[in-house]
Order: sequence, then C-alpha cells, then structure tokens
Amino acid sequence: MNIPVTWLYVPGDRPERFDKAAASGADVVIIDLEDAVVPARKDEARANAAAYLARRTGSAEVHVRINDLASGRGRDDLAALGGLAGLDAVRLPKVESAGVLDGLPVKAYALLESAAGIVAAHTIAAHPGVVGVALGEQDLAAELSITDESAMNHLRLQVVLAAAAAGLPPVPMSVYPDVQDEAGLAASCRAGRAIGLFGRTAIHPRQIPVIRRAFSPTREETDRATEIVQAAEEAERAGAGAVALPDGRFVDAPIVARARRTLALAERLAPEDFS
Ligand SMILES: CC(C)(COP(=O)(O)OP(=O)(O)OC[C@H]1O[C@@H](n2cnc3c(N)ncnc32)[C@H](O)[C@@H]1OP(=O)(O)O)[C@@H](O)C(=O)NCCC(=O)NCCSC(=O)C[C@H](O)C(=O)O
Ligand SMILES: [Mg+2]
Repeated sequence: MNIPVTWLYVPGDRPERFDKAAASGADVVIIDLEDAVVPARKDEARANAAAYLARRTGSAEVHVRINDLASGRGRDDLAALGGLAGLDAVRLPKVESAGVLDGLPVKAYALLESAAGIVAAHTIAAHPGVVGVALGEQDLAAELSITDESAMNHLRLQVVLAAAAAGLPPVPMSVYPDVQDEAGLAASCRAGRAIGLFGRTAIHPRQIPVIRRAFSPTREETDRATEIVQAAEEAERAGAGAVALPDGRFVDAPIVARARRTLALAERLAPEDFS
C-alpha cells in the first residue's frame, strides 16, 4: 500500500461534511471525536461516526480520532463504533506510554503531544499495535510554551527517529492552523520534508492540493534522480558498483535507492509533470 500523503480531519459533529472530506482527494479522512467536539456533543459525534462507517464509500481510508484512553471517554468511543467494521484505524491522542495500547482491537496511530509522549516515543512506536506515530504540535507547543521552529524541530526529529527505528512509515506533519495561508503551508511542508517528515494532516479541504504538491518531488529533483539511475544502470552494465557523475558527485547503492524512490513518488503524486 502507498504511504498516505494527505490526511484530513473532519469534526465528528459535522456529519454533513464527511462526504466532502471523502471527496476532497485526501488519502485518509479522520473523523474527530476529540478536541474538535465539545463534551456535550460527544454522544452525537460517536453516533455520526458509527453511521458513516456503516455506509462509507470512496477510496480514502477512514480513521477515527477517539478520545484519550486515559480519560475513560476513549473506551466509550470504541464501544460506540459499531464493532469497528468499516474502520481502517484509530488515531489515539495524548499517548504517553505504551501500556495504554495493550489489547486494542484495531490498528492504531499514536499521537505524541506532550513531553511525556515524546520522551516515551521509542517504546510507543515499538508497540505491536501501533502502525504509525505523529506529533500533536498544538498541544505540545501549549504545554512547553514553544514558539520557535528550531525548538519544535528538535521534538519532531525525536519522533522521526523513533518511527524509523521501529520500522514504521515516515511521520506525517501536524496541522497547519491558518487555512488561508497557502504559501505558509507550502513553505512549512517543504521545511518538514527536509527533516524527514512525510505527508501532512489538514483541517480544511483547500489544504489538500497544497500539501500534495509540496511533498511531490520537484522537476530539479526528478531530473537529478533520472541522471543518477541512468548512470548507475550504465555502471552496472560495465560491472562497476560505484560511479562518479559528470559533476564529480559519487553515486552508490543508497543514493541510487533514494533516486528510485524519488522517481516512484513523482510518478504517483504528479504524473502530469513527469514524463
Ligand atoms: C477550520 C474550520 C472550522 C473552518 O470551517 P468553515 O469556516 O466553516 O470553512 P469554510 O466556510 O471555508 O468551508 C468551505 C467548504 O469546505 C467544507 N469544509 C470545511 N472544512 C472541512 C473539513 N474539515 N472537512 C470537509 N469539508 C470541510 C465546508 O463544508 C464548505 O463546503 P461547502 O459548503 O460545500 O462550500 C473547518 O475547516 C474545520 O472544522 N476543520 C477541522 C477541524 C478539526 O477537525 N480539528 C481537529 C484536528 S486539529 C488537531 O489535531 C490538533 C492536534 O491535536 C494538535 O494538538 O496539534
Ligand atoms: Mg492535540
């Protein structure tokens, strides 16, 4: 299966938006039962999510962000989700230790959004029930009073490492809260991509094409990758494992593997730009 690039949150108490979310082009739709839903509307949101899972259509995966399992509400959410049929995975907020994941009846994405969660990132990522990890940067920034990107990058890199060491997919970026600032979103995605993050959760459908484009290899990257792959193939035919490009840069197996990944991603995300 292709690793998702775009993930779109939709509040559980806005069921009239579920089909719009599924038609947005997002790879994954996340119905939120947690922070986007006030306590008085949790039951209604659970019922909406269960009804949608029973009738879901389209190619996007459907995940539900349940409430924190430590709060008690999270177990009520799981019980309400109709035997979990139609649910591809749950998104667990505010995970702070691997123990809360024991015995979960469905695949889980763990959100690390507190100091305790970041410190425990390696054990959480290694839990057999976990299929992915992500940061909750709004909660993290609030807890730690972080306003500086380089400080946040330090936390992001810890999660990038924990996911890679556990054999999980690359970590998608947390939400970009200004839905009108598309240039800022694109720049932020490019910066995240440069430190090993891949894909992003969105809060509005208009963010989906911006994210997709930002994670697509550029023409310069695909040209470079093509040059590397061609040089490697020629070298292999000549019986050489390593080769230098005309500009003097050395190419060996990991560089070729990365170039092939770049070309595969370009074909997947922007085939119209790639020929
Ligand atoms: C951010 C919003 C509250 C904005 O809503 P609104 O002002 O009503 O949007 P628009 O008027 O621009 O809507 C235009 C059309 O787009 C549809 N729409 C908007 N948002 C969505 C959506 N998320 N999914 C599907 N469709 C959507 C509207 O229906 C309009 O359609 P039409 O009428 O046909 O033109 C709102 O976008 C929103 O609620 N977003 C999701 C918020 C949410 O779920 N937040 C939780 C995740 S945030 C998080 O995880 C933080 C994390 O925990 C951390 O700690 O970091
Ligand atoms: Mg949060």
